[in-house]
Amino acid sequence: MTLIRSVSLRRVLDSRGNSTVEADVLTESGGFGRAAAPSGASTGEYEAIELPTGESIAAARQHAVPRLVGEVHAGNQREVDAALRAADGTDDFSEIGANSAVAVSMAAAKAGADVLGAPLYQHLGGTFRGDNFPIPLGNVVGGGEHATEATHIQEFLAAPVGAPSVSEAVFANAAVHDRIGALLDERGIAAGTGDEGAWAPPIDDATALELVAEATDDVADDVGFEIGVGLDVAASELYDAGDGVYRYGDAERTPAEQVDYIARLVSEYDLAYVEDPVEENDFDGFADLTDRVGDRTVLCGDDLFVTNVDRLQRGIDEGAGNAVLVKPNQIGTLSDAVDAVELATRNGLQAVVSHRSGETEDATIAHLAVATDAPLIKTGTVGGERTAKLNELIRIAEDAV
Ligand SMILES: C=C(OP(=O)(O)O)C(=O)O
Ligand SMILES: [Mg+2]
Repeated sequence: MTLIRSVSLRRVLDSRGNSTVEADVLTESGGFGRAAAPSGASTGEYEAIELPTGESIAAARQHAVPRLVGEVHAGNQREVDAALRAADGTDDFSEIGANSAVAVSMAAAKAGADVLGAPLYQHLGGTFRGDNFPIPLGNVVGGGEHATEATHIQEFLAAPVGAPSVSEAVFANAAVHDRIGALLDERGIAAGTGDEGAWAPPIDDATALELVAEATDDVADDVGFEIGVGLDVAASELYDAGDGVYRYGDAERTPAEQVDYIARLVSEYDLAYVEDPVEENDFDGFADLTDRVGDRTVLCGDDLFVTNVDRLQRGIDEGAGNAVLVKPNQIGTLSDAVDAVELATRNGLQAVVSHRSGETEDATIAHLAVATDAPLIKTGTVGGERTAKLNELIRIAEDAV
């Protein structure tokens, strides 16, 4: 019996030291699930709304909890998420906050899995899931909104596309991170780390690309499989809408020059993956780039699509991108996130399940990626809140969850 008996909400810390929402869901038969909301820094304009933690918890206690307790089955995810939407009553979760919504949605899924005695990925994806694993894209150098005085491009990613197993991919990314630390040291460049644990050195984007290419080549030679390079440009953060140009410090690029620049980088560095190469309103520029290099690389919309099926459908119709980033808190519920993956997959786009820059120990996204058979996952490389997901992937692969 998965009828929800209680829902508790509390403030806990996230990896940036900010508060976030944690939810506990208990069912009539004693099933239990706990989950916490992540939080973005380079958030998209069209994301669901994250409210201040206390405000979100108070609103969820008032509006959502009465619609869940004794009313809804934790094992029926569509029912849980429909109740959250009905309790909120807006399109963007601005009444109860996407932070409380996603925490309850994920906690209910875990409670449903607990009652079944099944791993979360099987409850969400079915019994035949668990044979394929996503390739983890590892953020190894970064800047943008995730670190000050570092690169303009937000994330430089190791992409272990040739790894024979998820475990070998995870360790390869950690080795690339370590190798970059050594290369920075050899060059006398002092570097701290950004919000996701990537190195945040005071170097320009071209130098960062050379460094990451060298480190991925070195580690690929050691491990004996291919490791590519990817980028999250997070171009909305570089775009000055007033002047209509992208600003990289003192340098400027027009929207057309931005597309040329990214196309050049794809060719020069044989990039395996590029996320948000243009700003979040530029479907045309995204489509132009997809025409030019979409047959050679993964072009993924994060701020462009915000895990929203309407925006994703527009991208599909206009040929903008060939992949979608899937962040459950961007849209507010697991059902909405799964809808985005399924729409993408039906139309030949790849799904990339993703963490946020502000994270917790919650490992739901590891299960979501396996449950939906997503080919890629972006969840950092080092740091406890990042390794929580990576280690969970290793456990899932070993059938040890
Ligand atoms: C993970 C990302 O950063 P944030 O969570 O700050 O949006 C991203 O842009 O892909
Ligand atoms: Mg992004």
